[in-house]
Amino acid sequence: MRISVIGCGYLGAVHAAAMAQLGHDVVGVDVDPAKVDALSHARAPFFEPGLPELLREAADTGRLRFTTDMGEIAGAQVHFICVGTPQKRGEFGADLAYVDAAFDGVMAHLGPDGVVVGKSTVPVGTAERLAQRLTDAGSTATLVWNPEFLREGFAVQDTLHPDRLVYGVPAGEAGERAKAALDEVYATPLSEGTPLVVTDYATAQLVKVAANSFLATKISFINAMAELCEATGADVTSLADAIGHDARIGRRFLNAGLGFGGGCLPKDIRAFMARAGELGVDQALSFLREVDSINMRRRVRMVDLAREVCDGSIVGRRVAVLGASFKPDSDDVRDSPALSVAAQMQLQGARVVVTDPQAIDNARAKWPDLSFAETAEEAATDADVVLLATEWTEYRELNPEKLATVVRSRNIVDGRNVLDPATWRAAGWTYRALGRP
Ligand SMILES: NC(=O)c1ccc[n+]([C@@H]2O[C@H](COP(=O)([O-])OP(=O)(O)OC[C@H]3O[C@@H](n4cnc5c(N)ncnc54)[C@H](O)[C@@H]3O)[C@@H](O)[C@H]2O)c1
Ligand SMILES: O=c1ccn([C@@H]2O[C@H](COP(=O)(O)OP(=O)(O)O[C@H]3O[C@H](CO)[C@@H](O)[C@H](O)[C@H]3O)[C@@H](O)[C@H]2O)c(=O)[nH]1
Repeated sequence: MRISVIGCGYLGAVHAAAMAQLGHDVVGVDVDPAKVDALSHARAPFFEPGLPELLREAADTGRLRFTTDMGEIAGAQVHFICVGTPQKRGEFGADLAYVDAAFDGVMAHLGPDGVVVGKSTVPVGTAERLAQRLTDAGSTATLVWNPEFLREGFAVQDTLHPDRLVYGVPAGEAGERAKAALDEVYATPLSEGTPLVVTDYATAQLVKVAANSFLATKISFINAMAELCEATGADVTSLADAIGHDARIGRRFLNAGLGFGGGCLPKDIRAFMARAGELGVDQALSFLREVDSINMRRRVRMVDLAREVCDGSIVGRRVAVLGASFKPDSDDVRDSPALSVAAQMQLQGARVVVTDPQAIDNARAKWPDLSFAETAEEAATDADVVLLATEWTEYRELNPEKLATVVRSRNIVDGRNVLDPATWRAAGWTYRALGRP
């Protein structure tokens, strides 16, 4: 099938390459010429495990190309909209300008049997508004809402083998036609037994933000328990293990620490609250305000712990921050808790050096006033305190004896609860963590 993918960022680039891998003929469109140039040479414009290999394989088949020219989508039957929906500046709501621009572009080149597929995360009501625009223009093309659930770091696997597929379709014959087109697109995962939920527009859009709200709530729940653990001397990792044995609760997404960041969970829960307000049901989501506050408090607590181990003041202290990306196996620094802590400490007078295996360039572009080092050892040289902020494998496996030879003082704050306190203390370190004694 001939497919276009509009917006080739963390979602769209992987989606385009995966669709070519599934046998489709794909054109990816982006307004960023540098991204298109990299992708056209089968180079991933960001770090995502497995993407370089997928791009090369797809390029070899001749079924995948990228362009900045929207005109090249003409002739494709199915058009995926994968552009960003960031938080509006100074507001909680989502900025839909990119979705509207992409939709305008698609409408200009849409055939009568075309299917427009929304994958971006949008406030409920957006699909209905876009579908109405098709109707108003006299178009016989159909809109489907097909939210995406991939995780960065696992994006290739999640796209090729999703946990589930959700189609929000209009009622009647148009909906059946659109469903048939998407069934053809996803024939391989469907044949492998991927669960499929076919529903209406509103439900499909809500499924996405409901899932992210649940995940954010689960993380903030365990981080609230971490606050209780800190007040009582209990250990949040043992607590999570114990409650996680209950299959109704489950251990996944109960890792306490510095909390959630990234280009999805924080902005999605805020946009959801904003939309609920517009719909007059803001009370229904008032708990998400607390989820957000618990999450942001963890960042402040991390700075406080660093201050405590530095005898009450971080002014002039050298601080090594291990990790800049919002999670391991990604170079994405959008709303990164690690960088937020680094920047807060720098503003409070510390001399901060940040390191990361993949995200230094992105971090420097966003926070040019921070200092950066290539390795953990380099960042930790002469440090008064080391902060583990993003749990990359190489930081989990740091040797406390070796690191002790470069620091000024053996102080470590484990912001992700991934180090063994006994090992670090045995090597002479003062070990502090979020929610663990
Ligand atoms: N990143 C994820 O893990 C993920 C997962 C699921 C859903 N989502 C959702 O997918 C959407 C995209 O997220 P992302 O992380 O890929 O964002 P991103 O910023 O990485 O990518 C968006 C891309 O769209 C391009 N773009 C903007 N306007 C355009 C236009 N008019 N025409 C063509 N290209 C245009 C940008 O240049 C950019 O490359 C968001 O709604 C997000 O919430 C993201
Ligand atoms: O137990 C946990 C799990 C995660 N996190 C943090 O939560 C954030 C988000 O992690 P994760 O959900 O793995 O990353 P994303 O790639 O942002 O994926 C989320 O956001 C995407 C965009 O909407 C969705 O598609 C995914 O299903 C959803 O998991 C990161 O900062 C993690 O460090 C924790 O603090 N504790």
